[in-house]
Amino acid sequence: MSGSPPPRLAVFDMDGTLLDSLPDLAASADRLLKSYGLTGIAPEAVRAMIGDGVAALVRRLLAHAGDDAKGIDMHEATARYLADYTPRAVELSRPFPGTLHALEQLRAAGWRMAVCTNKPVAAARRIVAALELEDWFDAIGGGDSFPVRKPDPAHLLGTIGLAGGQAARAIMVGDHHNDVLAAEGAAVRSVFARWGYGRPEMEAGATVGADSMAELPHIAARLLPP
Ligand SMILES: O=C(O)COP(=O)(O)O
Ligand SMILES: [Mg+2]
Repeated sequence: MSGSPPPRLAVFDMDGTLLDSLPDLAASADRLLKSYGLTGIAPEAVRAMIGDGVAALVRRLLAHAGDDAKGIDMHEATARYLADYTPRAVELSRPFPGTLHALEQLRAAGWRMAVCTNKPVAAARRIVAALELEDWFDAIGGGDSFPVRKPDPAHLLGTIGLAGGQAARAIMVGDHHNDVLAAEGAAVRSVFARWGYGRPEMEAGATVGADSMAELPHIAARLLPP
């Protein structure tokens, strides 16, 4: 009895990989600073602050504001950011070009899909629902779904487990060194999303890099043949 191998699983990071979320993240960042009477911030400055979750983003925003932000409570600011961002997370954000087509092609080839994001899972679920993408993903592992988050491999392994997959039959697609490191630690093949918000040097350690979503089905098939 040989039995067929378990289905292949493609795990996607969200911000900067599936979703061009910078416009909404940056709009909330700008509103947060202004709500404290601080100078606002442009999207390009926010781009490099994304990838380590909301608390890290808020900490970087307050550091960016310098001495004027001294005395602002981090916990209160993070709660304020989330209260603003969560209901408005898809006002401007859209999947990157070619995303839906890539998901269709992967599914047609028998792949399952999941999301592994450092965003709080409530925000991630809301975004997936608002974009009517629920049917594509077997699991969503958020930044608060497990005791640890990316770059800790347990976040990726936990998400793979939720989706009913296996590390040896999974790939991780992400735009940040947190994604690459989590995949490396979990012994999962990885695709660095060059279209996202990471810097080129973050690709080091990835199995392969991709320039666009359109390349993904082909790359995935090469990394993990059926
Ligand atoms: O919220 C963040 O900072 C990063 O989210 P991501 O893991 O989906 O890129
Ligand atoms: Mg990302």
